[in-house]
Amino acid sequence: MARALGMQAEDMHVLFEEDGTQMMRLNYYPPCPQPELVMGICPHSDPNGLTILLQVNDIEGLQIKKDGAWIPIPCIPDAFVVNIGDILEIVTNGIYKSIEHRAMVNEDKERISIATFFSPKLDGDLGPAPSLLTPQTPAQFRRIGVADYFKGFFPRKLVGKSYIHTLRID
Ligand SMILES: O=C(O)CCC(=O)C(=O)O
Ligand SMILES: [Fe+2]
Repeated sequence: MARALGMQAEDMHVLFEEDGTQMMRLNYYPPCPQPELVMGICPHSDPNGLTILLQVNDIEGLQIKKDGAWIPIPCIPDAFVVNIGDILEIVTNGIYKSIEHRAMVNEDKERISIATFFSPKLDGDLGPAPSLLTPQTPAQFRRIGVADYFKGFFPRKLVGKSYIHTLRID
């Protein structure tokens, strides 16, 4: 990814290579007789760098927002879904965009997904990669300590891409 963007590899290594953090979430969505009234997970972008997601039992439910419309992501057996999170949007200075997504529930079947989230180590800081910044492409996000970044995220409600907007330089 760093090579594709013309980024110095070091700017990516400091984020994920040593002592990065990995979190895992197991999502269980019970069946719901009125699925149109319920949201499994509200629209959000993941706050971390990269997400790898397994739709475990082949029940559809994940949707991504593309050009303002919700697009269902089909289940491909044993395939992972890889999502860009907010930290990669910040590090790539907005070149890669984190994806807004949500999960719906099924009328008569339970749904299970496992998400693994990769993030930088908590005692570092994050911001746009220095090697991507030029006078023509100035920083779009302010720098912040990784621990403070997550402290700011976790008390919030999941509302689309609202958190990353708080770090934007106008
Ligand atoms: O269940 C899914 O497909 C999505 C889960 C998700 O977005 C998350 O755990 O952050
Ligand atoms: Fe998510």
